[in-house]
Parts: sequence; C-alpha cells; structure tokens
Amino acid sequence: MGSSDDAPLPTAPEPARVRAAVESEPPGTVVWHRADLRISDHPALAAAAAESERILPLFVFDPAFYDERGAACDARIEFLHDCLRDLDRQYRDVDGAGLTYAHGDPLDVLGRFDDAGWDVVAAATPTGRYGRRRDERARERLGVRFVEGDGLVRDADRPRDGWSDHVESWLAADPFDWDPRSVGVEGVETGVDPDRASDAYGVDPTKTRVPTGGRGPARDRLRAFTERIAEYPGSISSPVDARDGTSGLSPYLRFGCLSVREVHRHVDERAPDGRGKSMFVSRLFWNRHYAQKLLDWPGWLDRAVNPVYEGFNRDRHDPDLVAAWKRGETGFPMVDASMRCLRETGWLNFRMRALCASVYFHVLQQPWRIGADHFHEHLIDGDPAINYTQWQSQCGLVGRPGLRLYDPRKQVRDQDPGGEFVTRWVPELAPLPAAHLDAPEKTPLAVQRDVGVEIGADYPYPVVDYEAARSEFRERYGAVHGAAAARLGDEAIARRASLSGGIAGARSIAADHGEPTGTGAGDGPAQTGLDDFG
Ligand SMILES: Cc1cc2nc3c(=O)[nH]c(=O)nc-3n(C[C@H](O)[C@H](O)[C@H](O)COP(=O)(O)OP(=O)(O)OC[C@H]3O[C@@H](n4cnc5c(N)ncnc54)[C@H](O)[C@@H]3O)c2cc1C
Repeated sequence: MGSSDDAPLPTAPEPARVRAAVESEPPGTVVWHRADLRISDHPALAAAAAESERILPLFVFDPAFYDERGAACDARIEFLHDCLRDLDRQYRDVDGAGLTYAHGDPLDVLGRFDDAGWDVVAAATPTGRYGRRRDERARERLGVRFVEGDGLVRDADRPRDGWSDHVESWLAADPFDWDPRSVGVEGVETGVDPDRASDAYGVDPTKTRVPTGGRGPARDRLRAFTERIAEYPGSISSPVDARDGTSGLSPYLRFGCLSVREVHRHVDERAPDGRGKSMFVSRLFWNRHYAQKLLDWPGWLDRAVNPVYEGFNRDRHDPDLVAAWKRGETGFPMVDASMRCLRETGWLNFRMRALCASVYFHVLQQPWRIGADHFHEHLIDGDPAINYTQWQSQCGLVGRPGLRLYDPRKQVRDQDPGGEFVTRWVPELAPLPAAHLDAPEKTPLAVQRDVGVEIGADYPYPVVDYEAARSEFRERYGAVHGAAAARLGDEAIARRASLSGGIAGARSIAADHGEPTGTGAGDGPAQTGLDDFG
C-alpha cells in the first residue's frame, strides 16, 4: 500500500448522523457484512429481515485491513472494493437505500448504532487472527449476534461426527431467503465509499489479470465453467491449462459473492453427470472441510498442528533463501515461474501452490509460517481457513506417514513439457531448448553459448543442491516422525488434525508408526494423493 496525500478518513458515520437517520421507531437491525458480500442465501440478512421492519446493511472499512493485520496485497483490496460496489448495486436493485459504508474500528462504528438502540447481526464465519478477536469483542461488548448457516458444525463436542451428512443436508436445503418488500432497507450518508477508501489508503494495485470482483462476474464465471466442466479433470494439474480450465471461483467464494451452496446447486442442477462434476463437487466439500478445521482449532494459523513439528526449520532460517523464493530466483524454473506468477497475478493452480510450499519447506528448509504468510498476502483468494491448513498439510506438519515431496524438475517435464509456463514467467530462459528447462544448470556450455544464455549470470544456479537437501530433510524429518506419529494417539491432537479415518485412523497411525524417540526415514511416496479427509 502506498502513502496517500489525501486527508485521512474520519470515523464515520458520526453519532449525530446515525441518530438522525435511525431515530424513528421502532429501531431496526444492522446487517454487518464482512466476507459475505451478497444478498442471496445470506443467513444474517434473512434473519434480520424476518425479525425487523427496518434493516441497514453496513460495511465498515477497518484501518486494520490496510495495514499488516489485513495481510492483503492491494489487488485483493481492490477486488474487495469491486465486490462492495456490486453489493451496493444489489441492494439498490431491490429498491433499498444501498449499502452504508462506514470507516473506523468496527466496534466504534457499531457502538454508535447500538447506542441508537439498533441490533447488529452478522453471518458467522471462521476468520483469521485479527477477525477472531474483533468478533469476540463485538459479541461481548455489543451483543452482536453471529447467525449460523455456512454448513459448518458449531458448539458440538465432536463436530466431525456425522460431518459429511451434515454438510450434505445443508447443501440440499433451500437457500436463506428474504422478501425486500416486507422490510425497509435503510441507509446513512457517510461520505465514505470504496473510491475514497482507496484514495485515503493509497491502494495502488500493480497485479495484472486479476478478475473483477462482484456477484455478476462470479455468476458469469460459474455459468461458463459449468458448460465446460467435462474438461475440468484434464485441466487441473498444468498451470497453463488450469488458468482457464478450473472454475476460477476461489476469490468469489472467499468474499462470499456466491455461497458454496449456491455454486453447488447450480452445478448439481445444470452440469452433465461425469467425472468433472464429481471432482468439482468434492472440492466444494474440501472448501467446507478446511473452514471447519479453522473453526475447530484457530491455532492452524500460527502453530504446527502436531506439536512435535513446532519450530521445525526455525533454526535454519536464512532470509536470503526466503527472499530468493519470494522473488522467483531459486534456480528451479517451475518454482520461479510459479512465484513470479503469484506475485504478478495473485493466482496459482493447486499443484503449483503445493509445489512451491513443498520446495520452500522440504528443500530450502525454511520456517513454514513465513511462506504461508507470503502466499496469504499475494493470493486474491487468500483464505486463512484454506491457506494455512493446506500449508501445514503440504509441509507434513500433521505427522501422517508419507511426505508430499514434489520434485520441481519432474513438474516441468510432466506439466510444462513445451516450456510455455516457464518461459512466460522466466523469460530469461526462453532461448533455451525446452529439453533443458527442467534443470537449466545442466545445459551444456556449448548450448548455452549458442543460444546466448549463461546459467549463473542470466539465471541462477539452484540455490541449494536438490538431492542433498532433500535427503537431509528426510533424515531430519524422519528422526522425529515416530514421535509425531505417536502424538496422533493423543485425542486432542487427533481432533484438530481431523484425518480421513477420524480418531480411529489417527490412533492406528500412532500404533503403526509411533515411536517415542522417532524412527525411520519418513520416506513416503512423492506426490501422495490429496485425500486427507473422508
Ligand atoms: C499451499 C496452498 C494454499 C492454498 N491457499 C488457498 C487459499 O488461500 N484460498 C483458496 O480458496 N484456496 C487455496 N488453496 C486451494 C486451491 O489451490 C485453490 O482453491 C484453487 O486453486 C482455486 O482455483 P479454482 O477456484 O479455479 O479451483 P477449482 O478447482 O475450480 O475449485 C473450486 C473451489 O473448490 C475449493 N477448493 C479447490 N481445491 C481446494 C483445496 N485443495 N482445498 C480446499 N478447497 C479447495 C475452492 O473454494 C475453489 O474455489 C491452496 C492450496 C495450497 C496447496
């Protein structure tokens, strides 16, 4: 975020304006929108409309979004601003006053409505570090009511018991509905809007190919994807094919332009049966599965899920290696292309995310949190519930047998044999014959001279020796894997890990692989499946 010459935005709306706008009786209900930027299938909006004669939809520009607590690149902020303009239109289209934009600490802003006698509701949703504290304070201090309806299980001792059935019946149920004619949709003039927020905070996105936020673009994307869903399975793995072959819905789901249930219903009713449809639907379940993980254990964002791996790689922290990874200058072309693509566009397909996480943790042997934070900052779909849990799974911090070790050179050969992706993002390698793009450092000097590329000058040698680093990691990891597997016998750890086989599965890992002092090489199959839940 750049600096701005504009005067800072004051906290708005002013108490007097709130009082003037809402003073007529009876008081109504503020619908506090956060990452749920739609007016359909919205549990809190439906509840407010059912209970009140007057509602006031509100979005608060929180200064924390715009500093390190928001951990968002400017392109994600701009995507959010698009979504807000679209939400404002949605309310106006039903003859309402539109969305009221406020600015300031949400508790101060909401407190002004609370003082005027209004209730506040919001959709319950798992949030990141800052959001969780904010919501707790809002509940305690102002009695904000968080309305459930996102398919997750709350307030249960064993949320995973019957979890899949619960999600399935939520998906099959009717969406939350409300009748705009039965309720007054009101607003307060605040002088704040997304443009002013962008100006005040110097939001200056530099990424390219970022989609436009909002429900309209989300629906267009969903419709187009449903028509080509049969091609989905063949497009997932290659970073070039995935760009247009997967749904591209993740940023829209992240900001709630569409609910997971709406997407599911559309695909269920309109997509042809087949592998594409079933694979896609299973990923919608994964979306909920990861959200449930964060809800059940907020520690995913900060601590290793298996305590034995807490601090793993910390003593090896090398800021130069981390910087090379972030800049896309590791000497591993598929990693470098992916990291530059992430920085430039804010999106990567699943396999390249997994590859970059794996090389970062298993080969460069750097602390996982720094890498996960970097992803979270740059991804337009950066979702704390998926990003940090996926990072921990990919790094092997759960303690299951079988490491997800991706070989960056094999990924070039398998996923980009013609070098289209690598040379698009690492143009200095474009003159090299495609056959050398998996390991440019092995290109014969005569070939380097012929094509005018000097490895070591134009493009770096690998920053670490891949084979040596990988076996060193396996040894270090394997040395404590027995102890980590044993900890999965601990019910609290097994619960937070939420493995496919449930508690019984975790116990059997502990029984089969657990060793108090650790044994074995931790040498699992490369690229094991993604089936870490049932
Ligand atoms: C290290 C790492 C970090 C990730 N961080 C995020 C993140 O911050 N936000 C995010 O939305 N996804 C994340 N993913 C999961 C996945 O890569 C993206 O959801 C997917 O690439 C988004 O593109 P799409 O919408 O076209 O996906 P599609 O293949 O079309 O999938 C449709 C939807 O299903 C869900 N989904 C798909 N794959 C997964 C998965 N493996 N786990 C959970 N949900 C999934 C997403 O909501 C996605 O939008 C991460 C994966 C890894 C390995």
